[in-house]
Amino acid sequence: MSPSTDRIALTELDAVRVYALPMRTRFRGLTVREGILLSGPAGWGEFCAFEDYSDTESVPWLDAALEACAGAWPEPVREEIPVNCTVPAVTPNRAYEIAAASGCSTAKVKVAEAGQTPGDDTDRVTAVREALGASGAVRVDANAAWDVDEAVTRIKELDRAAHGLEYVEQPCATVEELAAVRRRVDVRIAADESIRRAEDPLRVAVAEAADVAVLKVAPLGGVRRALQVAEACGLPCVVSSALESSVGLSAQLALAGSLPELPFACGLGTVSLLGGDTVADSLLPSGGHLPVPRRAPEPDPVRVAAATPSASTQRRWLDRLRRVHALG
Ligand SMILES: O=C(O)CCC(=O)c1ccccc1C(=O)O
Ligand SMILES: [Mg+2]
Repeated sequence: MSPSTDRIALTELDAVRVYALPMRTRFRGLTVREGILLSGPAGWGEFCAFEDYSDTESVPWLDAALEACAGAWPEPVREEIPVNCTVPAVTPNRAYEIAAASGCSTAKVKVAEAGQTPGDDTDRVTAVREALGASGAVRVDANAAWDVDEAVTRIKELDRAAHGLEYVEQPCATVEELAAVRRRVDVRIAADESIRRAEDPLRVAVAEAADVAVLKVAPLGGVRRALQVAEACGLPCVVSSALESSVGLSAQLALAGSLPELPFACGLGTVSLLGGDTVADSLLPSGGHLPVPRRAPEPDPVRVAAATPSASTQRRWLDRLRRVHALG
């Protein structure tokens, strides 16, 4: 299908609500998560491109939100999604607590945070392995922080500390570097930041740069387009959140629910990183799983009111919405 069939006019939207939710732990440099909830004939969508994204880069994020407003998601092939807990660059004690309390048997640990040492990373990973036990799976995410030699050294250290890593997400910035690291370590490589446009996964696969593709619905322009990307690239896929509230997260769960194969836990247990939500019944994992919704949950008016930011923040987002829509 052509993506434009999903693109509805702003005048067809029934409601537009700007929100700002505090982050419980600083993540990706963020202390507050902002976005807009949009309501259309088919339901609610969420537009929450990160602040540092240009209007052009934000177009697929809006397409994903409008897809949810305009039509049905593909039919799921499973009813629930195993998710990982996400462990920010916190102390070993806090990392242990997060992993132990999560109910998840897979943990993703942030490593290579600015201002921290390799020892901080191995200590955090050791604590998370203790919390999960031998049957758990531990993956790490370096967010493109290392060069090739550094990545090889760090991955070997972290693999020992974890008694086996499931995979390492985006150890270096470029596809070429990922491919070079992949040839030198035994741990699987997952590509995240290298996959932001629909053509990227294919490039990663052709370069033999990764064993796993991390997919996010918003930068790929919606559930249906992300599903096509998954099929075209032929790599095992993990769906991972962009720190949406439960409205946007439901689209990610729809993608995870409709992928033909889902061999790894998804990075969708992230609502707990937010100090609030836009719906009453948050998509929080239970027993390490989240349900696959058929449509986005209805925002809760009380919660949305509590999350409504200043008039100037609202204006900034409404201007952004208009600009990005005009580009699409
Ligand atoms: O994958 C997860 O466990 C949570 C999602 C996550 O880490 C993330 C969320 C927003 C922006 C970037 C990232 C990332 O994977 O680096
Ligand atoms: Mg990542």
